[in-house]
Amino acid sequence: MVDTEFKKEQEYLQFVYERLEATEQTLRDSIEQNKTEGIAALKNMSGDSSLNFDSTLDNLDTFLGLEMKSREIDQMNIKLKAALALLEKVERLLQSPYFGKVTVDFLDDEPNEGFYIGINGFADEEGDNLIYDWRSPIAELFYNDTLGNSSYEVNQHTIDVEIKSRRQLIVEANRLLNYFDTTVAIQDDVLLEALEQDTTEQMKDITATIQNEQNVIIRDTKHPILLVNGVAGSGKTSTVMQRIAYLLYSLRKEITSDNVLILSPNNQFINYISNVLPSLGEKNPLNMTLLQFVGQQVNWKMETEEEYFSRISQPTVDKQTAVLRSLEFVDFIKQANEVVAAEGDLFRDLMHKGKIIISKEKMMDIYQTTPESSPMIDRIQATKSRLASYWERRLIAQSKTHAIQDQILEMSEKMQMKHFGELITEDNEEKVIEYGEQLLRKKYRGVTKGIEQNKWVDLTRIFDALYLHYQKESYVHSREVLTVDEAVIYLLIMNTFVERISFPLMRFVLIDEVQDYTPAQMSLMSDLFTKSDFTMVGDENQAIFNSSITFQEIADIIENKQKSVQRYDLVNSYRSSGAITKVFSQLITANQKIEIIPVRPQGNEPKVYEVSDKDDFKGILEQILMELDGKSLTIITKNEQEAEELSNYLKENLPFVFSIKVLPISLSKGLEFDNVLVYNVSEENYQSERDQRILYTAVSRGMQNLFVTYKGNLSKFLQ
Ligand SMILES: Nc1ncnc2c1ncn2[C@@H]1O[C@H](COP(=O)(O)OP(=O)(O)OP(=O)(O)O)[C@@H](O)[C@H]1O
Repeated sequence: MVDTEFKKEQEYLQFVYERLEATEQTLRDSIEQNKTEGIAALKNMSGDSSLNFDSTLDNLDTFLGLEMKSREIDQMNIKLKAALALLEKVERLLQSPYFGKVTVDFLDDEPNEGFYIGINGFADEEGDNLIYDWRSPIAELFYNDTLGNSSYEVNQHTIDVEIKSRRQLIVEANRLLNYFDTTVAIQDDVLLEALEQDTTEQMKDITATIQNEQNVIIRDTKHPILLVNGVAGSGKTSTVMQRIAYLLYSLRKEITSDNVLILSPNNQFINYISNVLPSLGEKNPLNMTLLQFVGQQVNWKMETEEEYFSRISQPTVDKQTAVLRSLEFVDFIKQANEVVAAEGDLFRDLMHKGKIIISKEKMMDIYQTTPESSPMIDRIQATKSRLASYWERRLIAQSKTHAIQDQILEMSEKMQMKHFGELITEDNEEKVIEYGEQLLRKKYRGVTKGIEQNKWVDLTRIFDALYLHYQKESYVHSREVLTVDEAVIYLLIMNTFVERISFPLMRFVLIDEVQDYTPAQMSLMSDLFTKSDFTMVGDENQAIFNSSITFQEIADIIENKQKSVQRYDLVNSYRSSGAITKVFSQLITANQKIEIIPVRPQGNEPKVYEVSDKDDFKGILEQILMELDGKSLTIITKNEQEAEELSNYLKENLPFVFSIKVLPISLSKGLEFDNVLVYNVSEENYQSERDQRILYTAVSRGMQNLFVTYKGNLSKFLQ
């Protein structure tokens, strides 16, 4: 029996596809024409016989002509850019024009209307909207999981409707492969098919199968601060990426990707997610790690990412670092005006070639002229502007001295060219003073910059004074490079006592793996990005480092600033097979009450192997590789050292096997792999609650097959 609906849908698809093709052709033609015209205009301009520079009047005419031509070319460029952007969209749609359709009754006398939803919107040459962007207001109805009465919002107006049907369509170019009418949520078949696809090196978008609980987060523009606690594989990262695309679309008149900052856990992760937004037709925003962000602000040499991860992977934290990370110390700093004010030695000499140019005593004199009752930051800022004027006066005065004037007049032509880029032609006094000033400004630009960049404030001394006061013992600076924890305190000191650091252009800050932040880091973020909306996602059960924060602590830090936090929980798990999900569900430490709901089918049961020695392990590995039949296997170890040892062993003993990758847990966080082997889950390796979270994180990286090996006794967590 021929499904008439199928036929109708196929015909409509064909119609839309032809429109897309026609538009593609028109765009290509117009781009081609534009290019030809552009080249002709340029040629015309350079070979123009009317170009005449003979006299001033001719020059003016010529420039006017050139100006008009260049405006013409600008216009052409604008048109060309718009056409290219549109062409890009159309080409994306030609691969799969749409994936959804929602049929709506507007509760008026008009017939029901069907809306097709795709990765971009598309209107044909007559201006008819044939496809609606998944982020457009009407598309919201497609992602809601109720049929019947519903509503959506356009420009703050609520439109009541009745949803008559919701259909998912699997479309490849102009071929309809299948369609499903859905009654509740989005049809599982389509979702399952999407989930069954093998992993790739890079994360993919989830536009066609966004689930309702994720959609709510993606489209929440009412609450400035979102905090999402989601179990492993619940789509937190995917939701963040879709949310960015949504914000860039719905606020396109107000923001661009330059107004968005993503803070990612590590560099590998930045690469992993780097394709999602471009595949949705959006530019990637600034995406960096906290280490990079902090490093950029302090302008000091920082520890490397490797050193950082090795440090936060240690079982314990030294006492000093623990203090730097604590909210108590941060709160103490913010109220320590008196402590800093009482510190006699706040400044550092500004030097040039080993000579003191502005002494700290001079700075102290200036500082003493500022009102004692003002907060420290105001006094320092007042000192700064007085210091800058003092320096300015000194430069000018010095340029008038005989010594400088003689120096200018005695300069060889070579030196004149070097310093001024021209020869001194006038040697009247005024001109010589001008050259002198120029010379001095250049010579002492380090000092001028030093004033601007607050290098004259002795942050280390303030740091030490605050630490001593709080902890009643001295801070020992042990390394040449700064740790992230130290840098965070320096920035807090800077922002509290020296100069406010702010990023007014950043409208949205999105933080992934937020459970790995320390209270001090979280507090710093909320101090620096006062004007930004935050979206923070994480999983308390994946707090595997010695730096971590609970979601309650995050909420407290933000709510202390009279801001409210909208919290969401995600409990459906999309990544792992049912069998793997069952294993990591039992490893939950936080939120004991959470029940993780697997979305994928049960799949293969995990396999656990006891291993007596390395050779035995090698044998088991060979057996697993045979079973996987050429598919890749990722071995996850508890730490970097174990990963390195194992890598070296494999290089020597299985030199021609290229389908195995070894990663420590710290670097596999956030990523996913088809087949995972969790290495050495022995009793002695996995004992503490943190070990339990490490195991939860490692197991939950697996999508299809899970293997576990251990030596001696199996850890109690897996028994
Ligand atoms: N609605 C969805 N449709 C299709 N695939 C989805 C959906 N939601 C999540 N996924 C898939 O599930 C997997 C896990 O998603 P993601 O990495 O975003 O989860 P996460 O919560 O950040 O995971 P984790 O915290 O464990 O690293 C990915 O392969 C993603 O594509």
